[in-house]
Amino acid sequence: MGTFDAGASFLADKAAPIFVAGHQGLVGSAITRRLQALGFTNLLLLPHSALDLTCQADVDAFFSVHRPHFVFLAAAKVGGILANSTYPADFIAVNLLIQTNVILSAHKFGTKKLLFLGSSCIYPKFAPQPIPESALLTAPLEPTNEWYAVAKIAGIKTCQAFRLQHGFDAISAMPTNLYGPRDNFHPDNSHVLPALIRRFHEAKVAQAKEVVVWGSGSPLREFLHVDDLADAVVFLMENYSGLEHVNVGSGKEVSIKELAEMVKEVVGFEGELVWDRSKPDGTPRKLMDSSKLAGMGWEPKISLRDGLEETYKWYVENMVKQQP
Ligand SMILES: NC(=O)C1=CN([C@@H]2O[C@H](COP(=O)(O)OP(=O)(O)OC[C@H]3O[C@@H](n4cnc5c(N)ncnc54)[C@H](OP(=O)(O)O)[C@@H]3O)[C@@H](O)[C@H]2O)C=CC1
Ligand SMILES: C[C@H]1O[C@H](OP(=O)(O)OP(=O)(O)OC[C@H]2O[C@@H](n3cnc4c(=O)[nH]c(N)nc43)[C@H](O)[C@@H]2O)[C@@H](O)[C@@H](O)C1=O
Repeated sequence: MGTFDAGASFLADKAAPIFVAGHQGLVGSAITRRLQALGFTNLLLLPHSALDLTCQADVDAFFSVHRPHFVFLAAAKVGGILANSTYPADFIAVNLLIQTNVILSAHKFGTKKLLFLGSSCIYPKFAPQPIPESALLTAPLEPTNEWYAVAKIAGIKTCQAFRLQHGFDAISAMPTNLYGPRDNFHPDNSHVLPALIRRFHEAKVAQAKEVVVWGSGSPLREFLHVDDLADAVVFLMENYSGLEHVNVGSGKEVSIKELAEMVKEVVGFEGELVWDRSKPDGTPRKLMDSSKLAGMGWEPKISLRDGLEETYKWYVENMVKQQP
């Protein structure tokens, strides 16, 4: 059955061609920085405008020419709770297309190993906490992101199916909620942390009296800095070739209220918080059990407070100063 060389070292050959799909996004750019820091010299980096990964013919043509030995699959249609609820067709269809095209072409054109990125939203809405990998497909999903979650579950299963039938070394990592430089700071479509950085910053500049935060503030979320995530996926590329997906979290959770207070303090906004309860809370809690990864010898390094301060600095230097 298995034809891959699970003992081959990823880190040994710094000249190997590596495709980082989605390299301009939050995760892809962090993986690219990590690989460059490690000395990799042959990164294949194509923006969305140059290669639309929803087109199988174009993806096949790219793989047939460049033959990447390794693939980090970080291209996806991504967004926060409101974007997921507003654009369900995009979230299921675009993600199914991208991941299926890339996994099939990678297998077809001799990629040695591929890492697929899923998300903690694959787990049931009321999963046991912390959530072990084995909770997958044991109960109904959170409705605000079930379309995206179904696509991500299909990605895990596609990797498993190609491993089982063809011996293709495809693995899956399931990160918790991420943040960091190059995040999406869109006011409505982004995730909570970049949305709040922007909203508090703009309120501070405008000397506003209050800032609106969505939902009740009670949901709990686990945040991981994207540089820690990039370090973890490189670690997995080197050290893991199993069938099961692997959780990647920080192990620390905060309520949205605590997060909002922290962002307010870091940004230096002095007004009040107002809760917009017409907006969805989403899943009440999703702390992942990352003991499988910890057992392999990996642990995160960046605290939420430090990561938030650094991300706010990045936002001011790169997003605010760019605006007219
Ligand atoms: N952000 C988070 O909190 C989390 C993210 N993840 C996972 O990490 C992965 C990356 O997410 P993240 O970096 O946050 O997302 P981003 O939106 O920041 O980056 C996604 C990248 O994919 C590109 N892309 C989208 N569609 C296409 C396409 N059709 N063809 C080529 N490129 C395309 C985007 O390009 P463009 O912008 O030009 O369209 C962008 O560069 C996803 O699989 C996501 O599920 C998992 C858990 C949490
Ligand atoms: C990573 C994960 O991200 C998504 O799930 P989510 O964890 O619910 O992500 P979120 O960051 O959008 O919200 C977290 C919480 O925060 C609250 N909240 C307050 N104020 C704002 C706000 O201004 N914006 C947003 N987006 N949320 C806000 C919001 O109401 C919710 O209670 C998935 O769809 C899916 O994409 C996925 O896998």
